[in-house]
Amino acid sequence: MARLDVTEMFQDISFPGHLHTQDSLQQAVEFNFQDTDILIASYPKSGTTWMQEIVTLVYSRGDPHLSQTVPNWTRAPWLEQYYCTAVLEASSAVPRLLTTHLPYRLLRTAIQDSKAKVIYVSRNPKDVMVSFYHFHKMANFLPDIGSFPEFLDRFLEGKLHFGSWFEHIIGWTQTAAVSNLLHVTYEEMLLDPQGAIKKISLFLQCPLAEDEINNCVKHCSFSSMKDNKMINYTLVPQEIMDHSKGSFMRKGEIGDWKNMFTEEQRRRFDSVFSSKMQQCSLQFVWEKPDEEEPNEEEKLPQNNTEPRK
Ligand SMILES: Nc1ncnc2c1ncn2[C@@H]1O[C@H](COP(=O)(O)OS(=O)(=O)O)[C@@H](OP(=O)(O)O)[C@H]1O
Repeated sequence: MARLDVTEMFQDISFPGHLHTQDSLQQAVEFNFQDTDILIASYPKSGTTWMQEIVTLVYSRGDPHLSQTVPNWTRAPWLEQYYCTAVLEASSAVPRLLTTHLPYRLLRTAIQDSKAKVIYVSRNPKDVMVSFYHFHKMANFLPDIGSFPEFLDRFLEGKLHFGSWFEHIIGWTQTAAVSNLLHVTYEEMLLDPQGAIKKISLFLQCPLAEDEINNCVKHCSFSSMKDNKMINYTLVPQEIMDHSKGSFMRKGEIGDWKNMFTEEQRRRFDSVFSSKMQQCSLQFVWEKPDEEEPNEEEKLPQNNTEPRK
């Protein structure tokens, strides 16, 4: 199937032209945030959809009705995509739930003086990259990415659509002058969903009872979301997302990068990561915890050389 791949360049970052125009990007950087707005910010493939789901469920106190009847891109439109204004105009919801993949530098002027709440979602970048690689195969609005080694090069150079992962995470977590920002990781949502949902609900000033939290956990689980047409993108026409080439809800794991990276690629990634993240104190979970600290007898030879980050 022919790709719909058209690139839109904006402030040195490339975006898929299918969803972004110069006007929509310009409107995003000039967006008039209201103090009641909730903005989910993330680099692609970091757990954006999961957070859209969690926030929807928190506000409905664990009731899945809204998340099972309204697509995520309408519930929490991407600020920079062409349809955002129309969705916002058609809705009277308060608070407004918005999503963005833009780096902080593009939204700084619009958001820095606002009291809007920002939830920044991050994920270990090796898993982000692998998830993004697989997504490129099914998403016809993204460029043909070639081989995995080529994709790795482009990720490390910050040349993929949506720009550099390094700039994104450093901008939002280390330099953002946003008064209300909560940083949540994909890994904490996976390893401690109750704790993550509790933290998010408190940040949203919508504290939940234990059974409400448990209902949120149930309805935002990987298996539940994978079957939900309002989230799994099976509603999107095949010429935009080709589901014969993969699933949006693909694996949902920590450490899938180990199935793709060679030892040499891991070393190169770690070296670029160390140099670009020198000033950044964030810690990342790179593997499932039960694989992090194996017994002496269980250690595989290649794990002996794996740096602990
Ligand atoms: N509930 C739940 N549990 C575990 N994992 C989940 C969940 N929801 C989404 N995902 C995984 O998140 C990846 C998609 O990330 P994004 O939603 O940020 O993608 S996008 O930027 O909106 O295209 C993609 O990761 P991979 O499976 O590694 O490709 C999804 O499977």
